[in-house]
Order: sequence, then structure tokens, then C-alpha cells
Amino acid sequence: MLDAEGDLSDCLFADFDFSHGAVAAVSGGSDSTALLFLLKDHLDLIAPAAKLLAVTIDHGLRPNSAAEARTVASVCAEHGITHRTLAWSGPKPSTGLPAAAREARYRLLAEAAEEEGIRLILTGHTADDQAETVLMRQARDEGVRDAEVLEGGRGLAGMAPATLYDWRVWIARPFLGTRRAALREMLKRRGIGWIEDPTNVDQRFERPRVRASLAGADGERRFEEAIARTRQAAAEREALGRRAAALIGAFASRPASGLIRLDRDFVASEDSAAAIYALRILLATVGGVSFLADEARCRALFQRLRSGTLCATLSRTVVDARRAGIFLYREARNLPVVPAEDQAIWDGRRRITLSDRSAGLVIGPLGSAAAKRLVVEGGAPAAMLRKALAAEPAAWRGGEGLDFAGADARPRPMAVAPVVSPFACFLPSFDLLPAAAVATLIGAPALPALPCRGHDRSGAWAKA
Ligand SMILES: Nc1ncnc2c1ncn2[C@@H]1O[C@H](COP(=O)(O)OP(=O)(O)OP(=O)(O)O)[C@@H](O)[C@H]1O
Repeated sequence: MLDAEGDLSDCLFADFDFSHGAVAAVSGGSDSTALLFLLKDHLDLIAPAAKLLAVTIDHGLRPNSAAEARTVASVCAEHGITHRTLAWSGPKPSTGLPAAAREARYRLLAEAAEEEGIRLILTGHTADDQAETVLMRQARDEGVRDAEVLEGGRGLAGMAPATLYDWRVWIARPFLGTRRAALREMLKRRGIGWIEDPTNVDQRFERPRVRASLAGADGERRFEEAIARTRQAAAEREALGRRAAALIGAFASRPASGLIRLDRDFVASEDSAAAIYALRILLATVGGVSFLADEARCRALFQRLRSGTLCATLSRTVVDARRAGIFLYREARNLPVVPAEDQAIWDGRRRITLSDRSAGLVIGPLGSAAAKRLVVEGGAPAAMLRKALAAEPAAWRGGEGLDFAGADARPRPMAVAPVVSPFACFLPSFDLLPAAAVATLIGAPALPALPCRGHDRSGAWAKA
């Protein structure tokens, strides 16, 4: 661990691109306070013109939260740093509160960043947070449906050094290779205080219990082991993603919107682990589901696909395997019919951009009657093309179909862009390659560039 502060901030931030500025997410705890000061040091030295905005989210979940946000605001004012407090004002769920709070936090942070033209948010997650997270995930049952945990062994890769939020703003965690104690040392040396959140030591909660166990006897060894396992799991996840992306590039095509065709050679691949992983991602994407298709069911499906033709449904996706290829399209059940809303994601798989904002516009499936009237050709049996098109979104008003993207030349009330469903909200940098491969395949917008020169697989930013 470096102990000179100049070295620490240079080393942590040297690879980042601050040309569009940065948001520092500051709760007022030690880690995010250290982030704020080290980042400010770095920008003052290297990029004094870069915009730095500190943002505190007031979740309104603890009596002191507003006062804490005011404390952060006054620290920022003292040091000439622009600061905003944003309150989470929506309804609070009675279950899954931490996940909902985190989603609200990232949404508000991203909104604050975008208002300033900033595309990078930095958080103060440390190596200690990483070890705690992974130990908690390990202790949990498999199949946790947390937005970033995902399921099974993938979650053991821990928090990614960067996560793309909503396919538009990067959230980076420059301290994942840094110990909390080193940051606190630095703050103490500089006489900078921080807020101690009482829930961080409340033993009724899982994280404080894990944190306490890492501080106790044998804690250091457990910490080192957890971090080593995390690095291994991250490397494996990236490697599997790279191989899955290559298979998608080699064997998948898109005969029409909503229809994916896999060559039969896909199931002959010797790398069945990568093929199953690719299948899980593709099924979730075609079905508009935010988590990957179940691993065990996908493995079983893959074995059946190897031995011939079949028609099955998994992850809201019809898998129709014929001699001509394996076709995937959204099943016709439970397609939403909802009031049109600009930038909403319809059915988990299509982003709608409205040009007609007049009242009464509804987005629903095109439907089989309208799909039958369309001229369809190429790459797949006509009946299958029509089934896929029938599940595509169309604009309706008073029961009359107004539009179908790709159908005719009338002015359209909306534009439709596919999204890579399992990664549309949170894309951990581990999964960049398969996400990019699927984006190319389905015609989703290209990924924004990483905000840094790259990261190694250990979860730390790569050094030049
Ligand atoms: N209320 C908040 N406002 C802004 N950012 C936050 C908030 N809560 C968490 N974060 C960001 O997420 C990171 C990790 O959150 P976590 O809940 O582990 O931290 P904390 O205990 O609140 O404080 P710290 O990480 O600063 O010690 C923080 O370092 C910070 O960057």
C-alpha cells in the first residue's frame, strides 16, 4: 500500500478519463470522504478544468440522513467543491428495501451526472467492502435475484471495477484494491472527519457481522482468501464471457426484429460451458428478462438441442430447433399493453422514444393479425418471422394500430431500439464482451467507451 497521498491519488485515478468531469458519490462515511479529497487532489493537479460534482443521496431511511447530507454539503462548501443533495422521495417498498434504495441511489446519481453533462460516477467501495460482499454472497443460496449479484458463481466475482448504468453512465469503483484502514489513516493525518453510520456496526445486520468477523482473529487470512477467490472468479467470468461472445459472433444471426437464429453448429461446439452461457444471455435478451436464464435448465435444454429438433419455452423465449437452425423468439403470452411513455423500456426489451406525445397513445404488441399482413422474407420460415414480428411493439390509439417500426413509410409516433435485457440496467465490466456481441447482433445502441484505459481481471484498474 502506498502511503504518500500524492502517490495514492495518482495511482488510483491515473487511468481515468476525466474530460467530461466526474460525480463523486459521497455519503459522508470515511471511504467516500476519502474519495472526495483524493479525487479533488488529483483533479487540481492533473485536470483543474475538469468538473467535479459531489452528490449525496438522502434516502430518508434514518432520522439523521438529512443532517448528514447537510454536513457533507458544508464540508464541500469549505473546500470549494460543488455539491448537491438529492432526496429519494418515491414510495419505499416493505421488502427488498436495500436493493430498492440502491437502485434509487444510482438513478438519482445518474440523473445528477447527466444534468451536468458528466458520464462518470465514482464511488468509495473498498477492498474491505469487496471481501464482505463476496463472503455474504457465498453464504447465500444460489439463485439470488439481485440486480448485480446475478446468480451462482458469477456473483463471486464481486463488484466490478466499473458498471455501466442504464447503458449510459459509468459507475467506477477506484478503491476496490485499497483497504479502508489506509483511507482512514489518510483522513486522520489530514485532520478530516467523517460520519460513522450506526448501522455499519449494528450486529443485527449481515454486513456488520461479516465486517466484525474480518476484524477478529484470523480476519486478515480470511480477507486475503476472499480477495484471492474473487479475483479468480472475476477472471473466470471474463474468460467465459469472451468465449461466449465469440460463439455469438460466429453462430448467431438476426433474420428479423425479435428473431434470433443459431446455426446448428452452435450446439456442436466443444466449449459447451461457453455455449450454455451464450444461450442463457440470448434467452434472457429475447425474452426481455433482466436475469440470465436458469443455468441448470439451460444445460438440460442444450443437451436436448444437441440430439435433434424440439420446441420449448424458457425465459419467456420460444426455442424452436429445426434442421434449418435453432430459432429464438419472444413467446406470445403476457405481452404488455401500457400507456406510452418516452424512454420507457417496453416488455424489458425495447426502448421507446416517442415523437408523438399526444394523449391516449398506448404501446402494445403488433399482434398476429397485423403481422400476417406484413410482407416478410429471409432467413427463416415465414410463419416464424410473423410470430416474432407479432410480439414487437406497436403504437395504438383507441384500438387502431398507428405504427409498426420497420413496416411502412408513414411518420411514426415512436422509434424503437432493442436493449440487451440482462445488462440494460447494470452492466458489470466483467460482462462487456458478451454484452457488446449481443448488442451488435440485435442492433442495440453501441456501448459507451469505458471511462478508463482498462482494468485487469483482479478487479483493480490496470496500470499503464
Ligand atoms: N447516501 C449516499 N449518497 C451518495 N453516495 C452514497 C450514498 N450511500 C452510499 N454511497 C456510495 O456508495 C459507496 C458504498 O456505499 P456504502 O453504503 O458501503 O458506504 P457508506 O457506509 O455509506 O460510506 P463510505 O463508503 O463512505 O464509508 C459509498 O462509498 C459512496 O460512494
